[in-house]
Amino acid sequence: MSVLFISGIDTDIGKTYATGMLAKELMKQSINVITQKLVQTGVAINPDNGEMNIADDIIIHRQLMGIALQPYDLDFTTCPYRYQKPASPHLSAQLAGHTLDPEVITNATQSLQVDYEVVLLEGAGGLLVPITEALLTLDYIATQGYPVILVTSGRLGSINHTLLSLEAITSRGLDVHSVIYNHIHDSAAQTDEQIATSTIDFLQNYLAQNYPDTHWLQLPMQDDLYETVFDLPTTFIKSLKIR
Ligand SMILES: Nc1ncnc2c1ncn2[C@@H]1O[C@H](COP(=O)(O)OP(=O)(O)OP(=O)(O)O)[C@@H](O)[C@H]1O
Ligand SMILES: C[C@H](N)[C@H](N)CCCCCC(=O)O
Ligand SMILES: [Mg+2]
Repeated sequence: MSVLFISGIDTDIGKTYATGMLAKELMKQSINVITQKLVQTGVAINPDNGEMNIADDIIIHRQLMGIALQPYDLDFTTCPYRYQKPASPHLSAQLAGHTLDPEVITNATQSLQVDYEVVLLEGAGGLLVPITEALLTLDYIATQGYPVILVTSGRLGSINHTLLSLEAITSRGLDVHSVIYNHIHDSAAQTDEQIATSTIDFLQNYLAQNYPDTHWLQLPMQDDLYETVFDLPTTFIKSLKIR
């Protein structure tokens, strides 16, 4: 059924948190949802068997969803490609002497779609991160036609990165399904509260004028992984067209 691609304006912007919390909220609405990670870098090797561990982001998704690791996690369907070096996937794969085959990812997504109503597929870094020497993340999304959920924040520089990302998505003929504003950088210690508030206002107005069908969501800081509420409008649920 539905696949939504979760990207962001950069690495460390909160895609994993947004993906896990979104999945948790969809579960609350009785929607059968699973998350997937396009490719994970920075993965440790299991000393017991010498194999790459399950992707870190998948483990955090499950913690945020409040569920155990699933059979599709244990057999690595939710993240077939995992590499040790915490770098761009094209470099991490190259250092591992490996070439990522996008078809393997597509087949994994299709397997998940058989058993789940919604697949939330999280990217690595931002939209133009190369997953091979020849293929950018956005190239892959465009071949699949997935709607994109873009995660941003109030960090100084975010307005420019958000608008560039929106233009890139649109230029490939893809839908900007949602923009999720993550409150992680709002505090005075991270940025400047006035800048964060102004960024929210600017982005909301920009979307209303230029992307009227795009959902605007706000992700609070998660002090307690299992308790925080992330409200989804009913229009968001309807857009999934699953029932
Ligand atoms: N809403 C939030 N509440 C609390 N902590 C957060 C929140 N969003 C992000 N963080 C913190 O910021 C860090 C980076 O966030 P996250 O791992 O979600 O980034 P990412 O965009 O998924 O990065 P990557 O490109 O590596 O997948 C996390 O380790 C987490 O500690
Ligand atoms: C290791 C890190 N946390 C991410 N998963 C990978 C980020 C790749 C960014 C590449 C780039 O934009 O230069
Ligand atoms: Mg992540």
